[in-house]
Amino acid sequence: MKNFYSLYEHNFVRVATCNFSVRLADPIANSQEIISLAGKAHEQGAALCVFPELSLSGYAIEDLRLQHVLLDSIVEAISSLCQATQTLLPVLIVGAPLIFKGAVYNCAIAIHKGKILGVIPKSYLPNYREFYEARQFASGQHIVDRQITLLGQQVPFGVDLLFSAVDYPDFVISAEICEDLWVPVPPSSYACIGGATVIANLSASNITIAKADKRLLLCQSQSARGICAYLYAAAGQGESSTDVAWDGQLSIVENGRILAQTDRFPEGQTCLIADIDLDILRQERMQVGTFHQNLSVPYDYRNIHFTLSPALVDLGLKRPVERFPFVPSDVQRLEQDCFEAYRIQVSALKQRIQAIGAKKLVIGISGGLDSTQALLVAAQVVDELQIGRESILGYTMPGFGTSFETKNNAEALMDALGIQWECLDIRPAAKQMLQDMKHPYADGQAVYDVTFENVQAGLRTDYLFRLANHHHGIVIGTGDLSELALGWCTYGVGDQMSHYNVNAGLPKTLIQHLIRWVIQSRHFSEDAGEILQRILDTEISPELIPSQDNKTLQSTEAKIGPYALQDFNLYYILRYGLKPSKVAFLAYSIWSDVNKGNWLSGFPEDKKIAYNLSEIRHWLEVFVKRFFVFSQFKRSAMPNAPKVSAGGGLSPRGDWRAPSDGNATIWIKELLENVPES
Ligand SMILES: Nc1ncnc2c1ncn2[C@@H]1O[C@H](COP(=O)(O)OP(=O)(O)OC[C@H]2O[C@@H]([n+]3cccc(C(=O)O)c3)[C@H](O)[C@@H]2O)[C@@H](O)[C@H]1O
Ligand SMILES: Nc1ncnc2c1ncn2[C@@H]1O[C@H](COP(=O)(O)OP(=O)(O)OP(=O)(O)O)[C@@H](O)[C@H]1O
Ligand SMILES: NC(=O)CC[C@H](N)C(=O)O
Repeated sequence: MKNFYSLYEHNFVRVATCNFSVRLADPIANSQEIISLAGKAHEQGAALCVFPELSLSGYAIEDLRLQHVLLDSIVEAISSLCQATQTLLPVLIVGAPLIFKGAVYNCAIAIHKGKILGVIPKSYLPNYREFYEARQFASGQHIVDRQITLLGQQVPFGVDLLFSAVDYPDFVISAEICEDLWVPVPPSSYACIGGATVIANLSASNITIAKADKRLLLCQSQSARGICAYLYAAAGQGESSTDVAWDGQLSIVENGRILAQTDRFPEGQTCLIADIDLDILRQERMQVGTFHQNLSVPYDYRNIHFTLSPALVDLGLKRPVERFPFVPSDVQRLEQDCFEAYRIQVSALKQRIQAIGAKKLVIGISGGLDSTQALLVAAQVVDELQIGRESILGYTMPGFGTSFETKNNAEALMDALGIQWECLDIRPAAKQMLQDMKHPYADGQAVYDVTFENVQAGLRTDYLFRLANHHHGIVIGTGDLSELALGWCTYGVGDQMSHYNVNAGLPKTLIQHLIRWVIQSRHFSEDAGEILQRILDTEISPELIPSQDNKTLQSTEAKIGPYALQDFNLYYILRYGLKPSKVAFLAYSIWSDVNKGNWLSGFPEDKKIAYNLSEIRHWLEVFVKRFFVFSQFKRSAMPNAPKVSAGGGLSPRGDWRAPSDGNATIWIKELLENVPES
């Protein structure tokens, strides 16, 4: 990799959709505007620049579309476009009427570095309500495998064209024109099946009330179905006001997600830019096998090749990247996500309790985040089942590292929720076990190794399972998705095991937020809210090692990395199979500066921190080792649990199957070779 900081090294492509104040029936003037905008897109490093329907002539010129002088002027304008763009990076896609075999077609013309790559005609000509296109144009719907004569050359012509970058094999462009998107099966559906990843829509769509929302809906839906990027450029200022008005809507959408959109009714030139992630599109198509089962196209596509060869410089990254991919910063989205996550946990546990007729829910309550979340879910479940809070049996089980604060928080929370609880000191049993094992701790030595830790975690689990037998209940598991990803739990006789785990689908960053959400939405009493806030403010620790001077010795995040970064790494590696270097680039783009992007609303100011590239690289290496090598055997035997996030699950029966004796050699090599140390 020549330059880690260049988006083009990470299989992103920068694309642009543009519009300008069109001059009706004045192709030369319009070509000058297009050249000017193409220059701007070039300066920003864009690889593709899409203009509106009939952008060279203007759309709303009615019968002028058939005037000889206009059609000649179009050819002249295309010639000047070719000449002026010879040294520019972007592929340009412009709209113009062109003659083929005596008929006039409404066309998208693709030009790159002075050369016409091909011409795609519009398939579906609107001829209803305010539209009369069939009066002037012929439909290109059945035109395949043809050449059109343009500037004295034979140029590929038809709806069967894909423009493919030889140096970016996933960058495959096709185009359709306005109404083409409004039919049940748009031409772009076939183009995507044929291999296109980026679809340009050249549009002239007059505005009426609420129509902009429908256009966006169509773009999102088409990009989600086609698993592609969809670039929409609508004509605006300058179009004829004879009977209608125009709003110049521009949007860039990727697999259903809006990457960028402009304010509508713009003045003068507008250039909307976003960076498309070609890896995400490829991964999604690889994962969703049904995409390939849908392989029936009415014709073979012709691949027209071009070489992009972008400068590999630092252009930044123009796409929304969430700091917390599992916890969206959009307030409404987050509210909905929290509601759904909580309801998924509650409904899954409720079903299990009802199905087996369990009388009691047994939970170890530590005063940490995970057992708190599990307890909140359990409380909601017993309320809905109307079996009384006393059917939850909470056990706080102090060990050698338990702090006064966490124990106190655990007890206060159980009191506030009105469950039945007991304190069960595991230290005598742990001492006995360590003594039986001839562990040095039994001789008074300060040896706090993994055995010392796991004896405690194991005894807690042992007690919980036997208590469940004793009280006809089940043990509710608390381990979260992040811990499963990292193998941060004690296997078997330990917190890895339970009868049913409500948290296994929730990453730590989402659990933290869910508890905030439970406080804000006042699901439980005010008292409970205050205790929940104290729990949120406590440093995350397994508390398995004794503390000195009442200071926490064992910080989880100091050992396995900040959960903010590890959840970020998990999301992109699990959900999208991205290379570690790309995950580092994405993390760098948002985490390297506290002022970048949006924070979650209400996120505590003192917790807003940045990570430099060497920290990002270090924790990603830890992640990769733990995820690919160390932790799979723990996941291979994990208990039942509901999937919660579309960002992925780790159940070996569901989302993630992997060998329990794997290695991470190639991931580590990829990371270390391609991510600079600082
Ligand atoms: N691939 C594989 N297939 C089969 N067995 C494998 C294996 N890899 C290791 N092993 C064996 O597994 C054992 C190691 O695994 P394990 O016994 O789980 O122990 P281990 O993962 O080494 O230690 C547990 C860690 O989790 C932390 N913890 C525990 C409890 C709660 C929390 C929390 O904060 O939530 C954190 C604790 O601080 C400690 O660092 C060894 O005996 C090893 O030989
Ligand atoms: N002192 C304790 N009393 C009762 N149960 C405990 C205690 N410590 C740990 N456990 C049980 O073991 C589980 C794992 O311990 P751990 O400390 O990792 O989890 P946590 O404190 O709930 O959450 P977090 O890992 O987010 O701090 C807990 O969720 C809890 O069920
Ligand atoms: N130019 C067109 O094809 C316009 C038709 C389309 N249904 C629209 O109103 O946006």
